[in-house]
Amino acid sequence: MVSGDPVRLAAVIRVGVLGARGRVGVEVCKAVDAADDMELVAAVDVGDSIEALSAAEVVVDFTHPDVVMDNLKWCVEHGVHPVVGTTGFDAGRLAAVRDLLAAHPGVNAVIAPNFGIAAVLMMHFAQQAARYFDSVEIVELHHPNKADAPSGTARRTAELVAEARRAAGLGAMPDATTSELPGARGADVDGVRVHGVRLAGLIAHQEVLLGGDGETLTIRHDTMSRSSFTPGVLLAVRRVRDRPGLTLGLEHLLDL
Ligand SMILES: NC(=O)C1=CN([C@@H]2O[C@H](COP(=O)(O)OP(=O)(O)OC[C@H]3O[C@@H](n4cnc5c(N)ncnc54)[C@H](OP(=O)(O)O)[C@@H]3O)[C@@H](O)[C@H]2O)C=CC1
Ligand SMILES: O=C(O)C1=N[C@H](C(=O)O)C[C@H](O)C1
Repeated sequence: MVSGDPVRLAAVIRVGVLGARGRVGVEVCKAVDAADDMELVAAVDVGDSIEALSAAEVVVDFTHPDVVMDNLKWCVEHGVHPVVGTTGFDAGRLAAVRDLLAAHPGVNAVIAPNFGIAAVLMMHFAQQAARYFDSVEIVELHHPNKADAPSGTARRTAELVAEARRAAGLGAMPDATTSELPGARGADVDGVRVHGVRLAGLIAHQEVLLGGDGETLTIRHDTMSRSSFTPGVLLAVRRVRDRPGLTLGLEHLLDL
């Protein structure tokens, strides 16, 4: 939203949204439109010209893992800071993004597998708890229209848990399975088992199960509305211009 005051106009961030007609993109457009310090200058989806984003300083991407790398490249090469919620980032993709940013100093990016504050806390608590338990497994549960499995959030949680276990000197988890129907034990992400559920009626949920001697701890997060992602997205839009290079994860903007 923009007022006619020239001082305020100078402070207003010009924002573009990619995936603007998608489930999350619609919510992001509404939130940007309602923010006093932002102007929605382009809302782009399939069939629209990406050139419309040239008017933006910051572009928010909630599209699809298959197209997000091309979108990112376009933004960085056009001097626009990307804020990316789209998932599908493995180590290879992240390295490519770092190389791209290194070749374009002055352009920064925020990529976060989850912009929900409670989801980020769930990941943080799981990382903190991981070193105290023999076993950790992750169950992510999502709506059946989700393109990727496991979820970006589950993948990142597994990496954080694995890092914490390594730092604590913990070895492999106990598991005597010798006979297995493929998939029955989930996907192995950095040594952590991740199980995916796709169920009508759900939005996005995750449980981190931790087990030790005679007790277990379950950390659960539930997304009830996609509007929950927008405060985190707006925070990243406000901060991306001042954070050189790649910021991976909203936790870095939350003083965690
Ligand atoms: N980081 C976070 O906090 C969150 C991340 N996500 C992630 O965000 C992504 C999008 O999720 P969701 O909104 O549910 O998905 P949707 O499929 O509802 O929305 C994606 C939108 O992007 C459009 N699109 C596809 N390709 C392009 C392109 N090249 N240019 C512009 N628009 C394009 C799609 O069009 P069409 O349908 O015609 O293909 C669709 O309208 C997923 O990767 C999801 O995992 C989701 C929620 C939170
Ligand atoms: O596709 C979704 O819906 C979501 N995607 C993100 C992910 O893969 O982690 C974030 C949240 O889980 C919703």
